[in-house]
Amino acid sequence: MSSVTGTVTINQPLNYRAGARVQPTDGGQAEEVYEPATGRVISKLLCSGEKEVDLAVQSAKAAFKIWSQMSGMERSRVLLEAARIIREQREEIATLETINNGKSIFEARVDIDISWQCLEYYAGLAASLAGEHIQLPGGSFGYTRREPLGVCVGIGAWNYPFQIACWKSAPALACGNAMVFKPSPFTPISVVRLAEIFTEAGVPKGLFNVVQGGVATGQFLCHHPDVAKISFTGSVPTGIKIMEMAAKGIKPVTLELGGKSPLIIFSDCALENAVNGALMANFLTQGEVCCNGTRVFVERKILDVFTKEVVKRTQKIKVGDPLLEDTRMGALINRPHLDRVQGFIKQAKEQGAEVLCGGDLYVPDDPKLKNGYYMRPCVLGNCRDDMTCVKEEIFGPVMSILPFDTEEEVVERANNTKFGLAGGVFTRDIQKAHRVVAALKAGMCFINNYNISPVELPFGGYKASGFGRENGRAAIEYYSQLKTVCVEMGDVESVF
Ligand SMILES: NC(=O)c1ccc[n+]([C@@H]2O[C@H](COP(=O)([O-])OP(=O)(O)OC[C@H]3O[C@@H](n4cnc5c(N)ncnc54)[C@H](O)[C@@H]3O)[C@@H](O)[C@H]2O)c1
Ligand SMILES: C[N+](C)(C)CCCC=O
Repeated sequence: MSSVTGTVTINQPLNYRAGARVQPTDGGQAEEVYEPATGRVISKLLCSGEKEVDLAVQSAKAAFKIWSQMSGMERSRVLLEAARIIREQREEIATLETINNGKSIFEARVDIDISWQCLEYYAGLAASLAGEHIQLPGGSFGYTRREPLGVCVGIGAWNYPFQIACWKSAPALACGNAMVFKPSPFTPISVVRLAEIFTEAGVPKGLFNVVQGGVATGQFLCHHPDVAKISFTGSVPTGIKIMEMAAKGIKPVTLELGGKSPLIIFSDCALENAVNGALMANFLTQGEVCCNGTRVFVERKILDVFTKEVVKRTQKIKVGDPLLEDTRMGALINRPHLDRVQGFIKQAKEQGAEVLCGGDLYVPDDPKLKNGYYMRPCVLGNCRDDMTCVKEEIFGPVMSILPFDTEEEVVERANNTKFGLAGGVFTRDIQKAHRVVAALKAGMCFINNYNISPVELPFGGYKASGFGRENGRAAIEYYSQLKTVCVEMGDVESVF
């Protein structure tokens, strides 16, 4: 697929049920879907009502009966085939993602690679999922069976639409579950391709369904009595609501929420790596990344040299048409979000921060991009821990630099946040590196790198950043349940 920004329109139905694209039976309110690079409407989304949500859940229930009875090896083969198709269609899917999300095609390709790798990884685990055998007195014994949960709901955010759907569906399906997925209404397009790919790969029709919409559709899903589990990726306020709804039905939840993560740069770091790490920690996907290390603590001894280099490199980031090969930062998701990010920068200045570079709106020369949602990546100096830009998740390309003097001080300041998603440290002192990450109250820590995504590693937060884990073996725990079977080999010794 060789597409040009400003040319693609999607008219196909965006719901997927029982193995086919469908219009929702009770599709009420229509919402416009945008191409962030141009501000153009590329599709219309019909929000699924209660009836459509129920049909999707019933479709998943029917497929679950077949899928859950298949062996791990059989499920593995299907997931491997899905991974193969994604690899084959990498360019087409990445292009759709770029058009709907605004991120550069360079990054979207990486997202798609991580997505098929995730399917391959769980295909590899599917056949080895097992319980254990436990010997009891007198020849009796017990064993555990690792069983699927049933129909799982996935609710996604807009920053990594395809990848989030794979991070949820791959372990869910590997464990024998079915899924109904609701993407963000801002990015409804690519997940439907994933549903088609699963069908093409050979899952039973209805195993992976897509419903579309916002708050109301999400609520219908969470309240549905036949839903066994909810896996949510999104903001903290919505996560709280999801947990409340899940509590009413005693449904387990995985919550992958926001963050305001610390990145700690010690003076004994390899400076060039640390600068690269800080850029990776702040400017992927226009800064719209949950685990970004947006509080960059720099040891005072190297504050000037580090800041100078980070600013120089940030100014060189090529912003513009996300489908061009050399673009490294595309457009933010929509106008209200761009305005919100701009608001944070204005407030930061009012509170005493200094804009060292960027932060202003960017209007590309290409006339077709003039209504896109672009800004220049921003580095803020003169920051203090009590500033709003340092405390709140901005979810845009804004890095705050904060000097520190001692290890003890920086660890305390790094942990002084309600969030706990990620953290990073750059130093050549390996003992200090391990000591510091051990002290960080965060679920995903990096030493001498940042924001890389090996699917073998569990990912998830501490504190208000949520709980449960995606990726790695750990995710299996969140998509399966243990049944214990106790087997008597002798006679029943009744106490009566
Ligand atoms: N920890 C992670 O893995 C991770 C990954 C990506 C994004 N995020 C976080 O997501 C946030 C940005 O995404 P967003 O703006 O889409 O978040 P959001 O909370 O506004 O929406 C997330 C999803 O929840 C749905 N939703 C909203 N209200 C709902 C309700 N009451 N009931 C059910 N569903 C509801 C939305 O339609 C969307 O699909 C940021 O805070 C970011 O840090 C976290
Ligand atoms: C792939 N990354 C960069 C680690 C992002 C994970 C999802 C968070 O928003």
